[in-house]
Amino acid sequence: MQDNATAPSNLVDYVTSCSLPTPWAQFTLHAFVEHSTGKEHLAMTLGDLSTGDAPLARIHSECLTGDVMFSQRCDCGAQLESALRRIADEGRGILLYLRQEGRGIGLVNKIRAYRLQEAGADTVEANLQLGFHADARNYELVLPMLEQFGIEAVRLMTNNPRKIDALGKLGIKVAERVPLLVNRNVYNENYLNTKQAKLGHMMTSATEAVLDGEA
Ligand SMILES: Nc1nc2c(ncn2[C@@H]2O[C@H](COP(=O)(O)OP(=O)(O)OP(=O)(O)O)[C@@H](O)[C@H]2O)c(=O)[nH]1
Ligand SMILES: [Zn+2]
Repeated sequence: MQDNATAPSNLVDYVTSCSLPTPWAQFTLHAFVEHSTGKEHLAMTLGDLSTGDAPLARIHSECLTGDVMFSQRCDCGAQLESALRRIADEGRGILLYLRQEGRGIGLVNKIRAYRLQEAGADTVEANLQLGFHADARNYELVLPMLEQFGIEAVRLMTNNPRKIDALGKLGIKVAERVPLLVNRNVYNENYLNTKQAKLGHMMTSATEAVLDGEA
């Protein structure tokens, strides 16, 4: 059943929405269902997004251990909270919550990867040992999800150059990269260093303009 008007997409259906009060602002929560997998993806929105300057945006990959269980092995939970706070501070923005647990390999495989990391592998080596790519995520859903709200350009909160590149290839303009450096601690220091060395994450705190076509 579809409760709201939507632009047709061959990837995802927009289903419905509700109000979502949080400690920082009263967001609207929107539910999407992906055709090929049946996965339920979410958007949290605040303010008028279809007109005006590029809104602040976060494209967050599901991390049950970090987002829900307070895991300090990664920075995900702190990034989620920080992104929502920043959107609330501006009174306008969007967070997409994509069900790409474990960089796309799923929760059980992420726990397998963590176990390999306890035996000495880094986050990339562990994925490879399990027979997966270092990062198995795909961002194609982002286009129809942003189109739902009339968004063509964003100020993206991320440290991940692949995300900026992926959005550019989808035709979404990343007008600015806003760094999201939070919760570096003794448990995630190696993880963050590996992301910087092997996955190219940018660990600088300055906001940057993104040039067309440049990740
Ligand atoms: N396979 C695997 N996935 C992990 C591991 N640690 C965190 N994740 C997942 O990684 C995803 C978050 O990716 P990150 O690389 O932290 O961040 P990002 O989304 O690439 O980049 P930012 O926008 O800067 O946060 C979530 O889906 C987590 O579940 C790990 O050791 N192995
Ligand atoms: Zn995490």
